[in-house]
Amino acid sequence: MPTLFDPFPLKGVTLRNRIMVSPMCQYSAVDGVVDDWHRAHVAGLARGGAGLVTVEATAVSPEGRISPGCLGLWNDAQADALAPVVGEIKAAGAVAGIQLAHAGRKASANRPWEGDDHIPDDDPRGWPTLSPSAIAFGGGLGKVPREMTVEDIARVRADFVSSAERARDLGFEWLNLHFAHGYLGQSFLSRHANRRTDDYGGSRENRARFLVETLRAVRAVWPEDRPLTARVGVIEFDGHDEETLVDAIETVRDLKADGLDLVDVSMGFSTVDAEIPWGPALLAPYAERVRKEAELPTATSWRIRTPRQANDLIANGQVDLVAIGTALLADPHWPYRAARELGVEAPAATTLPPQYAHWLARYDAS
Ligand SMILES: NC(=O)C1=CN(Cc2ccccc2)CCC1
Repeated sequence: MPTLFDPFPLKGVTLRNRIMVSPMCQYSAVDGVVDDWHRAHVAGLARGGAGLVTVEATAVSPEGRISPGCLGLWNDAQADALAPVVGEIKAAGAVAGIQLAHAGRKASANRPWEGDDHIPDDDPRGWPTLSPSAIAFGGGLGKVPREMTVEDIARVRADFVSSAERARDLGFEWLNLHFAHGYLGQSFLSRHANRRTDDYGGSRENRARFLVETLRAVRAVWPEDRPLTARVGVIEFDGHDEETLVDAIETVRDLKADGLDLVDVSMGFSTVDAEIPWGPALLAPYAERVRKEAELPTATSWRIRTPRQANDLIANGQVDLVAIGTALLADPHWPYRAARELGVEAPAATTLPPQYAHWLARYDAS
């Protein structure tokens, strides 16, 4: 069985190991343009040894940002500024990925450490939000969104395509469409947010339509030999888990039929009433089930912190990749530490650049 440090080939791309840097919002951009913060942040993570580095949720339009500080890829200035970031990831030996997103009814919000709540309507920093139905998420995100017209839906789908074309032309090799965490894609799939009575609401097929149409449109411009993936919330912990899982697995199967190469399993976060059973690798059983029933390579995240935990998920065949988030914020060299702890041969040379590896191999040998 594979281990955490086995390579992972998918389409024309091979990850040097099964560790994916989870896309983590930094809320540090001006007008969606990467800055010194992002260049140092991403390079630091890429130099830690992960196989895949996924740039944070990058909005396909201004109103698709979570906060005014989020990255965007809706114009060429944003694309130009991202070019060095792609270069740093590749120079470090990792595959360069990016997550494309639209925040839907959770958009127009303050940074998590500055309230994590909707910007007041009279505050010029904010903007009107969009969603499948005019239903607010609730809690600090109580702003009622405008119900999208079919013209809005077509425009946002086209925005995903334009951003995917820019990501392609920048040399990103791995695309992750953000269909989770209560953002727009998830909101179409979820009955908590989608009460439409047209072709985009009601039945599971109708609620999945935006996701399927967007994936199809992006697949048409995304090179066949580069992985096209999606992060999908498969469970809400709202008392209807089995129904949500069945809907999600059927949707993943539909997306697979239209060219999805891997599913990145996460949570829906569509309702404030969720009771999430926080615990080590809490999503692993659900990710394993999606992997089996959709018959598709699978990644998952959430509370994967120790090398042993991560390696077991891979070695037990539960998932193909582990997405590491906060453990990498705590230690950007987590992959190196994992290689050492798991007894991988030449842990420094297989994870770190020579500037670090040369000395660690000599003075930090286990
Ligand atoms: N862009 C994303 O997918 C984000 C996910 N988050 C994880 C999270 C979600 C819900 C509750 C806690 C943490 C934080 C905000 C940005």
